[in-house]
Amino acid sequence: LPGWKKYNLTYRIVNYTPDMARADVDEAIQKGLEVWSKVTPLIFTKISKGIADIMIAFKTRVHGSCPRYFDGPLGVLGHAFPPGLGLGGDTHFDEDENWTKDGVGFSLFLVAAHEFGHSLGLSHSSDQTALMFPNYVSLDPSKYPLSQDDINGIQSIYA
Ligand SMILES: CC(C)C[C@H](C(=O)NO)C(=O)N[C@@H](CC(N)=O)C(=O)NCc1cccc(N)c1
Ligand SMILES: [Ca+2]
Ligand SMILES: [Zn+2]
Repeated sequence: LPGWKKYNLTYRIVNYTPDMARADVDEAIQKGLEVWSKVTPLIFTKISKGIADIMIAFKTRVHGSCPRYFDGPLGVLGHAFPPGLGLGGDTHFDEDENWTKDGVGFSLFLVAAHEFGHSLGLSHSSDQTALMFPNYVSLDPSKYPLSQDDINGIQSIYA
């Protein structure tokens, strides 16, 4: 099965981007997870030390023991690993991007919501309206980011 074997998942924001206020990063991450917990039995709990299921960090280029690397400004914005032990579920954002709450740059909330889809077991969708569509399309923040395709996908993993 491509999903987590439990509904109660922990997450930890290991470091913060200097582009945004700390509280805005916390909020963007929490809302990015909420997008998925609203349509599944999943429950996310924030921890501030130790190892969480979903370790979240801002990195550039080659970083630590991560098998993937970033490419400077634009292009790849983030990556996340499918459910599993260790690296599984972990989410990295490219610090060479300009992260924003509602200004110029990439919406951390929107990219986070997309990456967490991967952390929960979803791959990319060919549906142009889907959050899991490969390419970033900036949405009007009031618009709900999940399409029916996203909801069908996540509910097929977490009943
Ligand atoms: C091959 C992957 C490592 C690409 C990488 C991705 O899909 N990460 O999940 C990525 O950052 N793709 C860019 C593609 C691009 N530069 O347009 C992206 O925006 N993905 C994040 C994203 C955010 C919000 C919505 C959507 N649909 C996609
Ligand atoms: Ca990049
Ligand atoms: Zn993706």
